[in-house]
Amino acid sequence: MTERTPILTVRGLSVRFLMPGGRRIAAVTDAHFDVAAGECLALIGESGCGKSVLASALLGLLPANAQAAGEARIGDLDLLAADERTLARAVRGRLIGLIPQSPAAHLTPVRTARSHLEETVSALTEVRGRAAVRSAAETAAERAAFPAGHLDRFPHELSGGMAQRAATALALVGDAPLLLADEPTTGLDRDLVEHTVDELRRHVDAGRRALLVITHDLAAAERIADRVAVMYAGRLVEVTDADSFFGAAGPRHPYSRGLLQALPDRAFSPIPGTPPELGDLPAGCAFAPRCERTTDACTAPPQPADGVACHHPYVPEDLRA
Ligand SMILES: Nc1ncnc2c1ncn2[C@@H]1O[C@H](COP(=O)(O)OP(=O)(O)OP(=O)(O)O)[C@@H](O)[C@H]1O
Ligand code: NI
Repeated sequence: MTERTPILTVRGLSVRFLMPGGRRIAAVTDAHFDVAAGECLALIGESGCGKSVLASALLGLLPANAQAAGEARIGDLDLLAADERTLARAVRGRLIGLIPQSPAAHLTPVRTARSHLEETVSALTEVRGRAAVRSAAETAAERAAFPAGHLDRFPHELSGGMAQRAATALALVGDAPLLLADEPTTGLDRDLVEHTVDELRRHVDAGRRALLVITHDLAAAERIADRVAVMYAGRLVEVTDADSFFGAAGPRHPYSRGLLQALPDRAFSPIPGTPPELGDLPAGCAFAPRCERTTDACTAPPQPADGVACHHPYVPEDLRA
């Protein structure tokens, strides 16, 4: 693997929600990962495992009852330590371009795509003057393959795919080094999923930008990602190359293998059981109660080694058997 400069470096990131009555919800625990320029990392895992909370922590968008610890750096800036002013002026849109889930819901219903783009150009760039802003907005639309003929349409006049492109265009305006897409393919039909991920992929292929895609669509992850990070009950249990994850070698963590085996075009057999409550996690491995490899060792927390946090990871010899 080539060593590339990381754009985003996350070390020991944890998020706790403090609930009435003193209950604590461990939504994210001790996350470590990097995303490099020119690279796409897909963060995958079942609903409720902490993916979106992790994204909110990076953007400084956690609710008031959340506490974040650890580090998340872009260049010299620690996103977790930054104050709201810095986050608003320097981070959102400028260091991190967010492509939100259900983009149509994030567009103001009474304003056209052009008006959204022009406002974002004025807010995030030095471009000034009506004609210049108009032209920069048109360029931004073009970069996201949003057709010029649709610029004067209102959000309700855009299809799901077009709203997605409008959101991507908006996320690209600030020329942020990191694009963050939370479930960019939810609710799209398969053709559109492929189209959308290919378009997102295009924005990292030039090599300057990094892309962090959050998804529970493994087929989309396979199509877009260079590396995969698997989250279970708030922890990253495996971070690995997409080729080995989806290829013949396969994942090494039993949970990751279970996720793949649950796919309709693989074994189509779901992992038995359900994920634990994040407010009541076991002291040891959180996956142990659902795992076919569990032994007494699993009552202690697994330490990540070689990108996998498991007492009994699959090794290449097992995988050939
Ligand atoms: N505001 C909140 N207050 C308390 N707990 C919360 C709050 N927001 C999220 N959580 C907890 O954090 C957990 C992780 O939520 P998150 O939205 O990150 O899941 P996710 O992996 O993005 O799921 P999905 O795939 O469904 O989007 C949830 O299970 C919930 O218990
Ligand atoms: Ni989510």
